[in-house]
Amino acid sequence: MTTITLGGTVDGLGIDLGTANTVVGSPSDGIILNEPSVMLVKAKDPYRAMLVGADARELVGRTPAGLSTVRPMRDGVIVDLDSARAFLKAIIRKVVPPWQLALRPKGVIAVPAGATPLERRALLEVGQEAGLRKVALVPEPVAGALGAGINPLEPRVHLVVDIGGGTAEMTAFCYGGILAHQSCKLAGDELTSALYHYLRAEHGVVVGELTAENAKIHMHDAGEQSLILEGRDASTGRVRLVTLSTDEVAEALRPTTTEIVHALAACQEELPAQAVCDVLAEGLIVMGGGALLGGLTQLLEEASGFPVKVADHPLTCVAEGATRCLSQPEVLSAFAA
Ligand SMILES: Nc1ncnc2c1ncn2[C@@H]1O[C@H](COP(=O)(O)OP(=O)(O)OP(=O)(O)O)[C@@H](O)[C@H]1O
Repeated sequence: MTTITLGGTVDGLGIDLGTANTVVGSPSDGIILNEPSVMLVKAKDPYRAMLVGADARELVGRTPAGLSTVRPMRDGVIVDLDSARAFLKAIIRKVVPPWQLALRPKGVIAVPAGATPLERRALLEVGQEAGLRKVALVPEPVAGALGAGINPLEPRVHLVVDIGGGTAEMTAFCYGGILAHQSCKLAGDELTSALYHYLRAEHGVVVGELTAENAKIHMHDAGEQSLILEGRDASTGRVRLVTLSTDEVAEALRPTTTEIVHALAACQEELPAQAVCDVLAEGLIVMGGGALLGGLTQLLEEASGFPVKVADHPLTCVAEGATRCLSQPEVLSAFAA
């Protein structure tokens, strides 16, 4: 999407600072930024973003000497405070006009439900140092549910599966509290990496990260057909085309999807028996980019026995919910760590 720089007064931002993508919403304009969580820096000046988001991602795998692309988040949490601060500062500058930066908008940042107190504190600090006035955190699955139109304070159980770039989280909550939670550090990025390794091991071809990710995303569009990928022969270094069937893609991804299914099974075991009726009636809500992976919803349905629903906007509902929290402080206080 195109990033929108707000014109009017920016009183608050809802932020999903993800491992793969950063999404920002504003109460008046909805989603105003949705860009990859990547920044381009100089090796000699690693904490000043030269480019952020989609522009920086274009250079992944083709960075000239002296420059590098940095991802400030891993597994949904901050890897390096200085990089995360530089990244978030650049993101805020993209959406808040310069004359308003001094007013410092409030921020609600979504955080993995399984983040440690230290990881939460790091996010709060980074938010304030990057230019937000007052920062509150909300668990990602709760924000996602709110963004998908669910009231997380009602006395019935919702089970959310959020498959992002770095983590897959399964969380059941009810009446403002968490009932069961499991997370798995194998998610979208691991699926991409599994495909990369499969191509190298089985076809002797080395492809770029962006090529592997595109193949993963578009495997279902291909239907019965095969995908043709461009890469480099692992032994000769020459350019090679490789034909990949959708069955092969599914096979390459299976170890990772199996781990996700196991984490869901563990979460189901923690669910009180009464909760099962609620989840059966509403369905399991899947969100995050991984929710769009071809065949995944069927797999989750078969493994869990619950009907599965993909949230309407699986890539942006967490930021939409974080934005709604700006005007629903009762959700923030119910789920405060
Ligand atoms: N159509 C699609 N099919 C399969 N995977 C997809 C599709 N679209 C996006 N993805 C994958 O979804 C992941 C990004 O999802 P998302 O933006 O929800 O993650 P994130 O919030 O940045 O990560 P995290 O929650 O782990 O911090 C990437 O791995 C991307 O390749």
